[in-house]
Amino acid sequence: MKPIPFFKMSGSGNDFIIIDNRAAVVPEDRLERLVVGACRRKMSVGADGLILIEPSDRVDFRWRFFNADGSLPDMCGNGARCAARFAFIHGIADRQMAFDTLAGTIEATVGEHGVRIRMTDPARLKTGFPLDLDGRTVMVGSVNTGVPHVVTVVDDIEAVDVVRTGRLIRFHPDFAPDGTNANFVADGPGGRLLIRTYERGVEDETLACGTGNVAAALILAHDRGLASPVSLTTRSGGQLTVHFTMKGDRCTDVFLEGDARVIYRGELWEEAWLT
Ligand SMILES: N[C@@H](CCC[C@H](N)C(=O)O)C(=O)O
Repeated sequence: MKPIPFFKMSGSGNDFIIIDNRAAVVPEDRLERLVVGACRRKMSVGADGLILIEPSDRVDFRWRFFNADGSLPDMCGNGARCAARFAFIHGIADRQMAFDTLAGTIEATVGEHGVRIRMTDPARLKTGFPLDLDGRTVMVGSVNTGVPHVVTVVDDIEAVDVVRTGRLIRFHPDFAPDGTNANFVADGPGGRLLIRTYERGVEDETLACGTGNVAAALILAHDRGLASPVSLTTRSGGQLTVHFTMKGDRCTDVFLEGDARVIYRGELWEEAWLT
């Protein structure tokens, strides 16, 4: 099998393998093995997710987004910014574009120093309810920002055992069967929020989660009456900005803005993923 060209990109520390699959270069019959194999840290390229750019007769392109474990979630905010910049660099779309995801159509604008995407309208925003975590009651909020998220406010972001507590939330029976992502938020300098995320489908803490940042911004805006935009600092130190219109618990015109960096361009050889 011919090696497959790819870009390795990072959205605020959330990293992705992105492949132009418009000519169907990826073997469909071994797709999950390719995703899981290529996303393995140390043994292969390593990534939080893999994105296939594919043709569309409706919008500039459609994508398939895969978590590192091969699961297929509806949306990825950091990945969407990276896919948009990938498409612009490869001449697949202009700076203003639209592409289809399982969550719906995403509009994106590729700027000189970052990418801004219009999120699908959030759903089921709930704040200030108790969750029993191993006998400990924690107050949380939840919202679907393309994928499901739970947000917990903490005093010290460094003191959180993100993997242990994140797993309790991620697999909590209240969110079965699909589970949820788990975000921990604290107040940071200059009115910014500090955020850490345990990510479903990576099954670990990631250095950033775009839809999680949007979830945290909307839940805290709802609880604290914060005005748009809300700025957040991710675990990588990356900066994300969330713009929104909020009336009661209804949010519209939600935009996520942040970086989308090309790390390198490579070729994926079969031996790098065929386990
Ligand atoms: N990191 C992504 C979220 C990707 C999907 C998530 N892992 C899930 O399965 O819900 C983002 O930037 O939004």
